[in-house]
Amino acid sequence: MPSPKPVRASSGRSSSVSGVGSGSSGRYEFMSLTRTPPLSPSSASQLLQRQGSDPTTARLRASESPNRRRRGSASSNASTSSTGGGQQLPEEDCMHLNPSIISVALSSLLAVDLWLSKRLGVCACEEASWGSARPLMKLVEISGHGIPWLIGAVYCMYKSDSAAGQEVMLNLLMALVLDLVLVAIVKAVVRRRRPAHNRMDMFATFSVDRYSFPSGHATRAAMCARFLLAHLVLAAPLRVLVMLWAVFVGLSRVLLGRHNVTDVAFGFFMGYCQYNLVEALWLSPATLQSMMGQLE
Ligand SMILES: CC(C)=CCC/C(C)=C/COP(=O)(O)O
Repeated sequence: MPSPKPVRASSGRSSSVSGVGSGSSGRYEFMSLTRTPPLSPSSASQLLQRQGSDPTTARLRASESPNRRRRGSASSNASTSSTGGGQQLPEEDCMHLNPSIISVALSSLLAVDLWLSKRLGVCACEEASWGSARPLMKLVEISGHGIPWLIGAVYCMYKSDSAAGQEVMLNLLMALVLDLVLVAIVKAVVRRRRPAHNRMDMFATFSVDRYSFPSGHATRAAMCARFLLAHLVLAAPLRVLVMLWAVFVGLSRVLLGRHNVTDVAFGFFMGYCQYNLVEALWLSPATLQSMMGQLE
């Protein structure tokens, strides 16, 4: 923790800025913001931008009272703008207030997500509180895995003796491949690591599956459930079963410690939307015939 050195007119600001970056005591940085002499608009803007991007300083700014912030800002005499009450606020404060609120809200959501996911990971290993249910959860995991679904769709397409059945199975196959590609892209872009309590003992994975956002099982479960409900004539109890299966696949990802809650929630949302894409890209017999014709 840095000692509260007296802040010199010229060097005080620069020491505070480097302190923010180096993660030293939050209190020291906070005080230096209100005590330092006037800033040029460009250096003030740079400082505020750094604060917006740094979670620790963003929290400090959020906890700072508005009056104190205004007092400190007014004394700085930096570039100002009028507010409704006639009070002068630096323009930089106005511009960066919203982003810092959003980043505080996001950090809070992520903190709750991590905490909840850790608490719900009760089957993450055999020694965990519901460790004995792990084999059952792994069965649920396999039921939502890509390989059984791909094999099942190819088998049903091959066995189907009606053109309509073949068309549905071909489109299911296309949907499954589309899902694998889209999930891989999002995982590769977001690169969120799997929870620390996860054991990486999953069967048949791609390299992007070391990332957890979104849950591929959740996207597949939501998309396939919608697909089955729309294209298979099922009795009401079976329809309920399909929906329960999808929910259970998603829940099992968190219980197994494979994912955080937000990975699964977004996975459900993405899978639900993916089905709309499948409908839009639906391969009809006419499209298939023309594709076959082009191949010949
Ligand atoms: C090898 C094939 C065809 C699919 C991989 C399926 C898989 C392992 C996805 C990862 O799911 P989560 O993101 O839910 O862990």
